[in-house]
Amino acid sequence: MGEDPIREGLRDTPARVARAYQELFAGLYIDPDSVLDKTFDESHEELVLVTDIPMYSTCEHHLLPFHGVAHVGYIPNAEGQVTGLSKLARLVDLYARRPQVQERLTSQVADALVRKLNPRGVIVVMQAEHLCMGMRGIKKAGALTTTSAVRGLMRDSASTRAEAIELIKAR
Ligand SMILES: Nc1nc2c(ncn2[C@@H]2O[C@H](COP(=O)(O)OP(=O)(O)OP(=O)(O)O)[C@@H](O)[C@H]2O)c(=O)[nH]1
Ligand SMILES: [Zn+2]
Repeated sequence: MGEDPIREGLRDTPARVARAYQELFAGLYIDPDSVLDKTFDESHEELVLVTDIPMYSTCEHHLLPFHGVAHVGYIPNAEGQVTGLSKLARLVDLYARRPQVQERLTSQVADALVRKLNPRGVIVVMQAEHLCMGMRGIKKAGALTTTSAVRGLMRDSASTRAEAIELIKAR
């Protein structure tokens, strides 16, 4: 860069960056699935959907942020096994705190729900802006990337999926 690395403003920057990365990548050292260890039976067999979960992650190619929202929904199993709503947001957070690509982040959240809740269906939709496409490179600030991952009934039943997508659009 041609900067003076020992000038006052930069002297502590390596340590600051290290601390910031420890925080941004903390999801590498915590098992994200552990947030779903606690479940309860609520005999609720219909859709549970949390929309507009703020999501901040870091693109693994440029180590620049991508951020936006996640919508996470699932249909509990016949026993009505559910998890706390906050746990869905925690799951997004922990998988986001890794060097990521949006497609993998979306699938990892969906697959964790399948593993831990054994639900009848799962839908995860994420919409994000990638700063590596905004502040550099192609410089298309505001371009949004949408990814989805559907499992079980959400994949097999077009009407179930359509209902969930309608609710996400109507929020
Ligand atoms: N599919 C996918 N691509 C991503 C994601 N985040 C960043 N990318 C892309 O990863 C690609 C890396 O491409 P490279 O050609 O290796 O890197 P680059 O020369 O910096 O590419 P440009 O960004 O086009 O300047 C770029 O096209 C990025 O837009 C993501 O979450 N998913
Ligand atoms: Zn990038």
